[in-house]
Amino acid sequence: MSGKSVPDATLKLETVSKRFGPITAVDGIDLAIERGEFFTLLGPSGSGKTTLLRIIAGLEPPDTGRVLIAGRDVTELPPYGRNIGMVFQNFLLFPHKTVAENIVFPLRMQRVDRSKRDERLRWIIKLMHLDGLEGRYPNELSGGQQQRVALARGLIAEPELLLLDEPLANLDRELRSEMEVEIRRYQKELQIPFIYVTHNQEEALTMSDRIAVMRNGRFEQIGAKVEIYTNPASAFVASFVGHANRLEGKLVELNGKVGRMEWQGRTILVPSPGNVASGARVQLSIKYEDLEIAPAGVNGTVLQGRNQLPGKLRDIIFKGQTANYIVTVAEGVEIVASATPRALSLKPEEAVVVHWPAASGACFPA
Ligand SMILES: Nc1ncnc2c1ncn2[C@@H]1O[C@H](COP(=O)(O)OP(=O)(O)OP(=O)(O)O)[C@@H](O)[C@H]1O
Repeated sequence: MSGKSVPDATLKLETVSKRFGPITAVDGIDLAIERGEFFTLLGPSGSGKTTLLRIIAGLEPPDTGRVLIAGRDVTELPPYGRNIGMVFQNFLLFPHKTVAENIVFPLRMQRVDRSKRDERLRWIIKLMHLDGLEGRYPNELSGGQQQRVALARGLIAEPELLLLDEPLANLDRELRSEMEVEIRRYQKELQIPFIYVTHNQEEALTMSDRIAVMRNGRFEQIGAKVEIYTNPASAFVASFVGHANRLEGKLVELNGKVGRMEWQGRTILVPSPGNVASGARVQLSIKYEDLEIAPAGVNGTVLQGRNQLPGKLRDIIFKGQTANYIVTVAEGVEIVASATPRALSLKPEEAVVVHWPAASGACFPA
């Protein structure tokens, strides 16, 4: 026996694949999710997120591979044999059942006795701030309350794992951001791993510990959310997470970690794109917030060692804490710098310079 016992990952996927006719919806996915983790599958429509979630849930059999929950192979088990909670987009509360009846439904299915059901109900009602609503029907609840009832129903049976598929998609923006914070709080309180599917990067960044960015049935990148945000592994991830400007040009020189890109008759210092030869077309992806903007006459020493592009301020989009400054830097080319609006007193039509630390951002083969 080994001296140290390593706890099994709560969920393990081993080379899981699924095809629908000519389409490979899920393409050989390996994954391990630890206890207490908030994990998000982020990707555009059709990238395979829902199919992967359905395979985990037992709603879709994989063509190849295995699904293990707490070390147990559940690949052949039906959904109700897996001890998984689910909350889906159209969360389908039973309209003719009260809040309390909706929530305890999974316990009834499991034939849990009444006193235990009542005890669990009291606990989850309190956790989800649903006190006083037990006797109401779904159509007597607000969108946020309905959402909390759906979550309560997903969690009441103490599942090993909770799966959530775009559960906030039908809510308005304000309620959505409120629920993002709440869902994350429940997850941290309960320490049950959540697997969350969304195509909304803000949702993913707010809630997750770890994110997998999906594309064509595969993980394009998987990692801690800060890592995904600051170090995108591909142009696809860079364009999908955060708001970035893209400048495409020719790599004319490579010098260790830094390269020079020719762009619109100028030279821009870029981080080395790796595995790309001098002369290749490359794309610099640089986040709005990494750019700074100054009036055109700014003291040159301020700009030393920085890339700089002169341009004309076209518009300022006020966002509250920040504003997006849209700058025309070449014929038909605009880039966006995000900054604190109070710090600047620039006006549209003004001549400006956009600048950023040389070699910040990320560079990829075009
Ligand atoms: N039952 C099915 N029959 C045929 N093709 C399917 C089926 N389910 C999914 N697909 C296809 O598999 C691919 C992945 O679909 P999936 O729903 O998993 O993507 P998704 O990332 O969840 O997209 P969305 O965000 O739009 O829900 C798509 O090309 C889709 O058309």
